[in-house]
Amino acid sequence: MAFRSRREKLRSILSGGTCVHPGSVYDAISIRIAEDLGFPLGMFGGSVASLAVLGDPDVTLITLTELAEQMRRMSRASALPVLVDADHGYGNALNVRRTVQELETAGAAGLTIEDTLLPAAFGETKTQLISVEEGIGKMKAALGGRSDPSLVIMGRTGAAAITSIDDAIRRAKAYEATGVDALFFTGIKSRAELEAVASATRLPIVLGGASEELNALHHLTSQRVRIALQGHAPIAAATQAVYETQKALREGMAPKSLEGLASSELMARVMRESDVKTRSADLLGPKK
Ligand SMILES: O=C([O-])CC(=O)C(=O)O
Ligand SMILES: [Mg+2]
Repeated sequence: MAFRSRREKLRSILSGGTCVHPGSVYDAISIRIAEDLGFPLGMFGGSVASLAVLGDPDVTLITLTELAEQMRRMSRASALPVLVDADHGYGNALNVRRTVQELETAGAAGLTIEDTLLPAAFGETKTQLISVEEGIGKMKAALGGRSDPSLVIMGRTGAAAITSIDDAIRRAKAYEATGVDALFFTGIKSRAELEAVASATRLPIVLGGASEELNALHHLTSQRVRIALQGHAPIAAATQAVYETQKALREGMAPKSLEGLASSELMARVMRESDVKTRSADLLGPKK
């Protein structure tokens, strides 16, 4: 299986003894940069997928086909293992199975399925959760949808910030019992909440959402957190850089006076230009 070694790397992070930060990745360029900088994995968030593909906020407008195609582009560009935020699995439990099939063939190393009611329901101003029974069905569907057993399936809940920490624990225990590989929590804000969740469960933990109180790697490690997200700053930095550059050009600055551009060395590395040159020499013949 072409993607097995990526999945095994993600598994070794989950079964290892330390907590790591993923690189936030969303396209072929960002994943290659994350790989070159030595990140052990990439996180492909639903929010950055929506932004990179559609220019939209994270309100479930992106389709599964678009998400999977963006994952495929990243898999082609880099061998870095990627954890994909597969939201609610793009529908009910039957859709979850299809989502897993598509993301597996697109080369994801792992994916999260969450128990949020998506897209937002009519008349609701607050985020809602589906029932734990429906959540269990989605986890089972995800596990049954894999053809490669090394693909990592994570059960995810945001209950800590929507209902209560006790509900987050109840849901996490129910998802753990289905056989998922790890638990992904958003909305956990304090050390006490994390400790309550960690002591009630046994699987490796992934934490989404950066909270000030939860940034000490040794504490996260001691609570079985193996991956801690740090938000999605790179796409915000890229947006600012494009804004500044276009603004300067629009205001009449000469291209050679622009600041903050990637050097030709960095551009060549991102494009894997030396590999392309080698292949050109091998396949297209020497320059006359
Ligand atoms: O998974 C993440 O990176 C956090 C999240 O839900 C998103 O960005 O859509
Ligand atoms: Mg998301």
